[in-house]
Amino acid sequence: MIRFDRVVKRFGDNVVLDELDFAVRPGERVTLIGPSGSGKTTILRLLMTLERVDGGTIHVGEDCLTHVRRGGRLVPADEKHLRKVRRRIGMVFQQFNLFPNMRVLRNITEAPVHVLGRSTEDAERRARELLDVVGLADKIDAYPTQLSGGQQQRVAIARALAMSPDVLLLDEITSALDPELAAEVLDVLRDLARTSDITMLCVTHAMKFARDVSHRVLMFDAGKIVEDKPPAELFENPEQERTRAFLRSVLDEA
Ligand SMILES: Nc1ncnc2c1ncn2[C@@H]1O[C@H](COP(=O)(O)OP(=O)(O)OP(=O)(O)O)[C@@H](O)[C@H]1O
Repeated sequence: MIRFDRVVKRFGDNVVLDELDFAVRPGERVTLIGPSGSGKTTILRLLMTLERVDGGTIHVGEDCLTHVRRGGRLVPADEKHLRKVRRRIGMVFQQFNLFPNMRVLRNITEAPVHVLGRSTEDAERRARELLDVVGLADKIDAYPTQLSGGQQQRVAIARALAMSPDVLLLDEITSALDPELAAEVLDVLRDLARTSDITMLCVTHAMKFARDVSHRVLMFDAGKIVEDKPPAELFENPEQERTRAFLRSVLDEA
């Protein structure tokens, strides 16, 4: 579903990803962990085409994010191609990024109607279903400022799912929330993981959540994967000293 082949990303002299290879299969849920600055968010931003690679290739399904085949030749991917790829990917950010001037319902239906061309009626029906899924059916007419952070984040999840993405990217989505509100959000995602086969790529410091929902956890350090294992193995029996040190630091924080 997702494939990074020898991906290089630099910011000036700072080589953030250094010939990175990894793949995520359809329906797989993968969590990225590692110290601050190790390149986790950059990976998600590259997938959303918010950043461009400096080397290597990225595929989402059959689509390449760097090149497109035109008349038998490979040419650099243009904005139209990238828009098409982006539609298959939903992303939820640490800051919820809801449209403040729109009610909850419209926050969720806006992109399906205007980007996918769905009828308002269909989009609203789906939005109601998704608000049920995230436990916010009664907030359909609220404005974002009338909701708690946890509720706003659940609306953001519903909004991402309304585009029927193949892949959901989650970037530290509970870091800005108090533990109680974070738990509400993570419970919604646990349910989603149980009931759907959506591919998920998740950056989080919530280790219990990572353990509950992930098929695999990738430990990053300085733009490289240092360990790639099912969560029970990685958390209980880390092989690398860098993983052990990172896990200790996260537990100290908690
Ligand atoms: N737009 C940018 N311009 C310059 N440097 C950047 C930019 N975005 C990221 N970086 C640098 O790239 C490196 C990796 O950043 P990234 O945000 O991917 O790390 P991370 O592992 O997600 O960290 P954190 O856990 O703190 O979010 C850092 O050194 C960061 O300073």
